[in-house]
Amino acid sequence: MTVPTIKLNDGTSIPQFGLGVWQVPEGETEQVVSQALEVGYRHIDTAQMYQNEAGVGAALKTAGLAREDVYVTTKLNNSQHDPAKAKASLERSLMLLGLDHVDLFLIHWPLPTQYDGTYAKTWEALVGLREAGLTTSIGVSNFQPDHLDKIVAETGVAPAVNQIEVHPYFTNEDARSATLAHGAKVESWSPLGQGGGELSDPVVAEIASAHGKSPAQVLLRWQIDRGDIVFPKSVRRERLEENLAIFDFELSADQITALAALDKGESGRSGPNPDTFDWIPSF
Ligand SMILES: NC(=O)C1=CN([C@@H]2O[C@H](COP(=O)(O)OP(=O)(O)OC[C@H]3O[C@@H](n4cnc5c(N)ncnc54)[C@H](OP(=O)(O)O)[C@@H]3O)[C@@H](O)[C@H]2O)C=CC1
Ligand SMILES: O=C(O)C(=O)[C@@H](O)[C@H](O)C(=O)CO
Repeated sequence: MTVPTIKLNDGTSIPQFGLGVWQVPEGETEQVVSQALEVGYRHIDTAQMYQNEAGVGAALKTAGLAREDVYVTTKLNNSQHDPAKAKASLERSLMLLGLDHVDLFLIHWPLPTQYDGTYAKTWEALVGLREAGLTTSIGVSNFQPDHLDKIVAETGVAPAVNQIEVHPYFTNEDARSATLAHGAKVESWSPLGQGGGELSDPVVAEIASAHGKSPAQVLLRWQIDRGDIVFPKSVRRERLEENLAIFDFELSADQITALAALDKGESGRSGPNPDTFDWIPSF
């Protein structure tokens, strides 16, 4: 199974498919990530907020893959926005991951109502971390169009990616278009709608049946065919295999349109709204 790579605006490449580990308990993360690496995954999306970077690191160590053969992303915790804290927080992530650099480091949330709305200062700090070689690429997550405009206007540096919620019930088209307009790639979080209603939607089921595929495979293939990057989460080996087995079929243009037409707007969101999300963890 060959996973395509996507070229980023900084000249590097990212595997278009990987494993997300939000809500994988730290005690299970080594085993889950090890299974994924055995099955053929080569891209892991974690975050300081997930508190499971050490488990990811343990799995990477056991697998013993060449560093250049695995792509690792982590994200700046909401409590670490202060530019003075960003470097130390990434160094701690590297220690937990057992790496000397990550491939991609993201601002997890813009928090426009916190820190006097100074997420552009945080972005400037990430530019410095890339220059210092602690991360190969930098990007953002949950940035709305005006957040993207602000960081680019204030620093002249566009992110390589914007990781945002996207699935057929919430296509998030404004944020997706703004991301692409800045030359950044879209990473789609919760591509399976967090295991919710889309998996039993009749439109998804009909397309799945036409291809002899599962609803989950159709939801993931929709993202791939639109050129976005995905990393569904599963703790089960059979689902890790199922989710990876999406590179032997393609959706038609009509099927892509039919899935996008399932969009419910704001009511289709499964996570928080980035304009108002203001959670600062105690860690
Ligand atoms: N930047 C951000 O703010 C955010 C980033 N993310 C990232 O995106 C990743 C994926 O999103 P996430 O929210 O985890 O949700 P997903 O959309 O990936 O859905 C995960 C859920 O679907 C179930 N599932 C997985 N595969 C299948 C399948 N083939 N058939 C049926 N059910 C399945 C899983 O259960 P089980 O594990 O039991 O198989 C789990 O309950 C995260 O892990 C994280 O890396 C997510 C949210 C926010
Ligand atoms: O999973 C992530 O990356 C998140 O940021 C979410 O957990 C988010 O913090 C959330 O859904 C809180 O309820």
